[in-house]
Amino acid sequence: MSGSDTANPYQNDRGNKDLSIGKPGGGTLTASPGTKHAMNTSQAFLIGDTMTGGYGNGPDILHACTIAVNPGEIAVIVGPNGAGKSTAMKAVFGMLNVRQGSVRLDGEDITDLSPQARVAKGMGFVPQTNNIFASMTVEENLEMGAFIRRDDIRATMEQVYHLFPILKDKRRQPAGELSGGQRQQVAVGRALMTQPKVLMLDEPTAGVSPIVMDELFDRIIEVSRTGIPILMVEQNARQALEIADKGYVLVQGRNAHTGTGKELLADEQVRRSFLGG
Ligand SMILES: Nc1ncnc2c1ncn2[C@@H]1O[C@H](COP(=O)(O)OP(=O)(O)OP(=O)(O)O)[C@@H](O)[C@H]1O
Repeated sequence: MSGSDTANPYQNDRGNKDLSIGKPGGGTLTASPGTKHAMNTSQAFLIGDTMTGGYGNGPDILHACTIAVNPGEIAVIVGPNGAGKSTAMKAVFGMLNVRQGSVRLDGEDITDLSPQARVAKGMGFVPQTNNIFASMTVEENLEMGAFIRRDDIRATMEQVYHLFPILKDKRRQPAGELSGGQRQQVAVGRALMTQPKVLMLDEPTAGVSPIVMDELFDRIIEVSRTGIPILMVEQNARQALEIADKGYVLVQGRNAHTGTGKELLADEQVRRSFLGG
């Protein structure tokens, strides 16, 4: 991957708008349309750099696997079942041992930090399942999301409602009564309540219909436009690559192909092997 970085290498070309939910790099993002991707991976805002490791004392699942994302970008991890996509995401979030390699956030080595400490550093993580409190209302879920904050959360909640208007309508309803796609919006909204510097989503569209998937991807693009870097694992590779600034195809815990979403969609080998021709 190579890039033509101009004014601000952290901005993408979708025309970011500043809702000040996340503050990558500690500052407020401003729009800088027309700027392309930041391609210098080693200096990425969030990077899992040549990670090797596995679960507990088990065998290595990841083999020198590198995943990175910059503010304003959507980076997507795709690949066959069991390729280690979720494992790579969990490694970046500190849920398993990285025996070799490192994880860095905004230039700081966080490899040895617990997931809780990473949340305090600005990582928002939305797991694939059990990501909401079903018996609590939508609004209570959002309040729970802000658990690490001691300041006034109302402005952030309004921003979340601005991004996900349906949640405002349903704010007094138990989250468990919502549709699958709406519950995923609650989960993403909950993560945004910490004002994360980076948002990580593990298969946000798992189990939803194609129409709901499109809607969720639209919402994820909206979040990205606020400047928050988004790293996500997706089963729906083709659709995910369509909205990806960066794509990582993993095979057996290794980086098999890396490029912009467009590059990967156009790559003959990627198409044949991973996208059904
Ligand atoms: N908690 C765990 N403990 C031990 N091994 C695990 C654990 N979770 C996953 N694995 C193993 O790690 C490998 C990669 O799994 P992972 O879930 O990361 O793949 P994936 O690419 O996300 O797959 P899928 O698309 O099917 O979700 C698999 O061999 C799996 O059995």
